[in-house]
Amino acid sequence: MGVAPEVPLGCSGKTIPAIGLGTVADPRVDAETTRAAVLEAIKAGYRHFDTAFAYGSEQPLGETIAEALSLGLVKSRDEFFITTKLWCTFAERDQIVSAIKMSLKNLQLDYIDMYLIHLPLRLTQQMTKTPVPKEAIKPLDIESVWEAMEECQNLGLTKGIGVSNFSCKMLAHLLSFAKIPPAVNQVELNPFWRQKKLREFCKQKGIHITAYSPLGANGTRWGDNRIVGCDVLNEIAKAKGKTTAQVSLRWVYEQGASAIPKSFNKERMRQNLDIFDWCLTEEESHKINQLPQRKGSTLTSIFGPHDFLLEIEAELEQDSEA
Ligand SMILES: NC(=O)C1=CN([C@@H]2O[C@H](COP(=O)(O)OP(=O)(O)OC[C@H]3O[C@@H](n4cnc5c(N)ncnc54)[C@H](OP(=O)(O)O)[C@@H]3O)[C@@H](O)[C@H]2O)C=CC1
Ligand SMILES: O=C[C@H](O)[C@@H](O)[C@@H](O)[C@H](O)C(=O)O
Repeated sequence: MGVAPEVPLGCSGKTIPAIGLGTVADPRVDAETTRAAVLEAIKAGYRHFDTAFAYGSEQPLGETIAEALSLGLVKSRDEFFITTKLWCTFAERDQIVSAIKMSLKNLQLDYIDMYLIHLPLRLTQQMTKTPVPKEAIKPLDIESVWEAMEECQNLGLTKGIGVSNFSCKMLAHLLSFAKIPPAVNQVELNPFWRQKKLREFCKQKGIHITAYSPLGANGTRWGDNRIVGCDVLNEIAKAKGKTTAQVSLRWVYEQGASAIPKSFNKERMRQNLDIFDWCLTEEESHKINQLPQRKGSTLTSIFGPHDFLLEIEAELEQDSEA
């Protein structure tokens, strides 16, 4: 099967593997389970891994990368593309360089490939339980936060910087002062949450989109079977001798985005990589574009129904309007 093809990272001349492995398991799993899944993924041809400080998967991922290099499964660190994310409790100018250094230590790496601001908000206290009290959620001081993200890249701690869960409006503001423009916006993107406006905006501005929950996060608290159980997608899959998950991932790939499906199952992780030697017809794409829009994960479901989060959500929802 081989490794996934690379897709361009905006107009930077750099690239990102079209498929990566998501590493959030829900319910959470122990480190050994994550290590075993990552090792299996490396053997299957995955080179792009998505993690975050908040997931608790940086450490087992780092240990497995080290193991794969020492076993000679992968020749050099440069063959990997590792994304990790700045958690909201560290989203302040003077905490960011130490936060990335903490992630580098967890990952046993001396650079990250893509460092993202996880969410467009700051938390003033560690998240010990959810929902989080309203007073703990603050807006980001994006100008000073981005300056520190740029510093991370200038120091060589990361090759690229970007954001996650940012709206067109937030991106436009960021672009108005950024010395280094964001290379990536990682957002929910799948046949049921097509992000038409955001995709057009990002294309125009040279910002690459990475799709999270590309399979609708089936089986997790924030997802459901709207994709894997969708009749329209099932019919397309049957006609092509593929699975519904593969049709969904192929659709994402045909939008120019990379995707980071999570599977810790050997057969399904292989299946998710096997989307590159066939394509959707115009009619099939048209059918997908008619599916009703429904977002999976929301900020209020994680942090609580606070007004500030409802405002962010309303802004994000506009970006997926047809
Ligand atoms: N930036 C952000 O705010 C967010 C980022 N993410 C990132 O994106 C990654 C992926 O998104 P996620 O929300 O996990 O959801 P996905 O859409 O990737 O769905 C994952 C679920 O689908 C199942 N699955 C995987 N492959 C198949 C298949 N071929 N057929 C049927 N079921 C399948 C998995 O189970 P199994 O393992 O048993 O195969 C798992 O339960 C995360 O792991 C994380 O790294 C996710 C949410 C938010
Ligand atoms: O603790 C909170 C969680 O990390 C949550 O914010 C993330 O898991 C998010 O849904 C994601 O997967 O990126």
